[in-house]
Amino acid sequence: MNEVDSGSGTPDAVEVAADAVRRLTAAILESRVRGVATPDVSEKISVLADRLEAVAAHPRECVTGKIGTHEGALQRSPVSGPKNPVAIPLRFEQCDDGSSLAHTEFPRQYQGPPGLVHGGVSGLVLDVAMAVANSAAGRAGVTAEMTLRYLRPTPLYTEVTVRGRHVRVEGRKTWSQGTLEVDGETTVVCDGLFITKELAL
Ligand SMILES: CCCCCCCCCC(=O)SCCNC(=O)CCNC(=O)[C@H](O)C(C)(C)COP(=O)(O)OP(=O)(O)OC[C@H]1O[C@@H](n2cnc3c(N)ncnc32)[C@H](O)[C@@H]1OP(=O)(O)O
Repeated sequence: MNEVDSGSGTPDAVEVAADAVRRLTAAILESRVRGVATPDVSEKISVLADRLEAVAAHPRECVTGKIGTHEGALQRSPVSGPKNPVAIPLRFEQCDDGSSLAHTEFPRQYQGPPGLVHGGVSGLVLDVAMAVANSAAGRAGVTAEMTLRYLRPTPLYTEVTVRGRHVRVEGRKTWSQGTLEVDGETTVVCDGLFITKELAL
């Protein structure tokens, strides 16, 4: 089993910052719940955001592909990207049979119903799990359709196994399946149709 696009192994400054923002996000949610008033902290965070925005690349450069294309898609993905503060982040491994595999716990910021993972988040994660498996099979492409079946609730702060595998191909079409499992029980199944397309990964 190989880790997919795991980077150098030593977190760079962006990865360290992204991780700090993740901790900050969780802490902001918790402090809200406990009713902690934090005007001083809020101000400091806002100042930092202003500082970073002033030196960051303009978002338009990302849209036009001027920046970001040299980095692996998984490094900046909203699911697996260690450089993306929105990401959990998941570390995908490639199994010998070509399927993708990751283990994670979803923290509070991914909550839908109380104590449970948001269904849209499950879909997001499974889309990438299938894309990783497709890519390993030389079938990189874009998602055309996804059908999600929520069989059981997926709890927060509990180990979740994420799997993706490609099922069959026909011309440019690839059918794939992804699952979330908790304690050996499948909680979500996703069937996806992907259309092969050149991607700037
Ligand atoms: C390691 C890698 C990690 C990567 C992680 C990132 C993963 C990210 C995954 C995504 O989130 S992708 C973003 C969400 N998806 C999109 O934005 C796709 C938007 N849609 C399109 O770009 C086009 O509609 C699409 C490329 C899917 C199809 O357009 P094309 O003009 O290239 O194809 P065409 O319309 O000729 O259709 C080709 C075949 O696919 C079929 N098809 C296309 N869209 C379909 C659809 N939605 N449902 C069912 N079939 C569909 C179409 O009927 C046809 O079948 P036949 O060959 O049998 O005639």
